[in-house]
Parts: sequence; structure tokens; C-alpha cells
Amino acid sequence: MRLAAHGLEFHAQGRAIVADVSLQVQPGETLALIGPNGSGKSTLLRLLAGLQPRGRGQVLLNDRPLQRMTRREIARCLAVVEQQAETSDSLTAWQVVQLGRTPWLSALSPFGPADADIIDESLAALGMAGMAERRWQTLSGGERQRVQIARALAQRPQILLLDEPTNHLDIHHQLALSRLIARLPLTVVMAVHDLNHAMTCDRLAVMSAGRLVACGPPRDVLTPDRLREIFRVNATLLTDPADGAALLRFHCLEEK
Ligand SMILES: Nc1ncnc2c1ncn2[C@@H]1O[C@H](COP(=O)(O)OP(=O)(O)OP(=O)(O)O)[C@@H](O)[C@H]1O
Repeated sequence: MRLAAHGLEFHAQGRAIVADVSLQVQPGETLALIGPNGSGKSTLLRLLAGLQPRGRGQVLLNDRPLQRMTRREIARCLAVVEQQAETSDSLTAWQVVQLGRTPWLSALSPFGPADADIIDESLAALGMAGMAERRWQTLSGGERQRVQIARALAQRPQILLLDEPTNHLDIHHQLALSRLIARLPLTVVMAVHDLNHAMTCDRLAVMSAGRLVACGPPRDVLTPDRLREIFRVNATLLTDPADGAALLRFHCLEEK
């Protein structure tokens, strides 16, 4: 599914948190949103999901304005995992993932075995099948993050919006999640801080002080000048002799 945004804006306390952002994400594409702390990535994700009150601008899902869709219609197309996703402490991991099925249920289409299979598959995809019966409050930060991503997958969306999906994960689960996302036939927009992870995405969108300042293939976007200007680092581009993959090693710029 194609995602397009035109002139997205959000102002708070007299300043633009997101200012005039327009972008297009093609079906099946993975776009990484990068930028320093406070540059507006999470707010932009919320605007793309239609979750930011008082947000302005237009979001189109396959040319259909989000504003004219019901929450249920949106939830059938688009799933979001926010940074601090919370849920009721009394739910089990399985029940949290079950919430992902809500947009698909109705009196004529009640919860059934096919929904239960989707929940099991989603938990298994995130390596959480063995913890299905664990209560939310007993899960670690990384386990909660994996359950929330499983909940988003159980929603069977065509677009996935993820806010720093690997920030609580150990290195094995970071790599496993990156591989899973790369293989999913979904349109993905995710905010990430790890620029080496971002390098593996199809395109990068760079936010700075609420504005989209660059968008394109990783190597075109992560130029030495931009890394210095926006991220305040110098970088050396290295090549992994094992597979020829490019990696960046960063050096902090001296503060003046
Ligand atoms: N409702 C609000 N009212 C006032 N300021 C806000 C509001 N929402 C966000 N901000 C501010 O806007 C800026 C952008 O926030 P946002 O969370 O979108 O940034 P981010 O790029 O995701 O940051 P990080 O990398 O630290 O997660 C921050 O300075 C934040 O404090």
C-alpha cells in the first residue's frame, strides 16, 4: 500500500515541532526516519498514523485521505508501535497480541480459530511463543517491545509504522527484527537512531528541527557533510570483508 503525506504540520508552545513535511512511501518500501533527539520523528509518525491531535496536512493511503476513513478502516490498513507502548498490566502477552485482531472482528465475524492462529504466528515471528501466557507486568522492556510488534503484525496491516523498534532489544533480537522487517511484504516507516541499521533500509528521510531536510537512498543521504551538520559526527565508511556490506564508524565532533 502506498503512503503519501502532504504538508504535515504540528505546532506546540508557539513553535513548529513538525513543519511542512511531504513524502511518499511506495508499496513494499522500508523508509527509515532518522534525525537527532527532538527533531520530530515520533511526532511525524503520529501524524502519519492520524494520531496527533491538532495535526495539520493530509495523509493518503493508496490515494484515500486518512481523514475520511474510520479508525477501524485505518487500523485494517495501518499498524503503529509507539516508543512507550503500554497496555493493561493484567493482560497476558497472548491477550495483548489479541488486541491486534480487534479491527477485523464484528458480530458477523467473531473471534475464531483463524484469529488464534494469526496470534500464535505473530508471537512466534518475534520469538515470543514461549512467553504467550506471561503477564504484561512480568515482561522485560525488550520482551514488551517484541509483544507490541507481534500485536502490530497480528493486525495484518499493509503499512507498519514503528518508533525505534529495536531500542530495547539485545543484538540478536535487533538483527532478527531487522531481517523480519526486510522480509515482510509491507510498507514500513520506522524511526531509528542506529545509522548502520538505517543503511540497510531502502531509503532514508532525515529530520532536523521539525523539517524533512533530505530523503533518498542511504549512501546519497548519509554524506560526510550531512553527518557533520545534522548529527555532529564525522564518519568513516568501512567495508565488511565477509559480505562487502558498508558500515559507518562514527567519531564525535569536538564541541566548540
Ligand atoms: N505536545 C507537545 N508539546 C510540546 N512539545 C512537544 C510536544 N510533542 C513533542 N514536543 C517536542 O517536540 C520535539 C520533537 O519531539 P519528538 O518526540 O517528535 O522528537 P524525536 O525526533 O522523536 O526525538 P527522540 O529521538 O528523542 O525520540 C521535542 O523537543 C519535544 O519535546
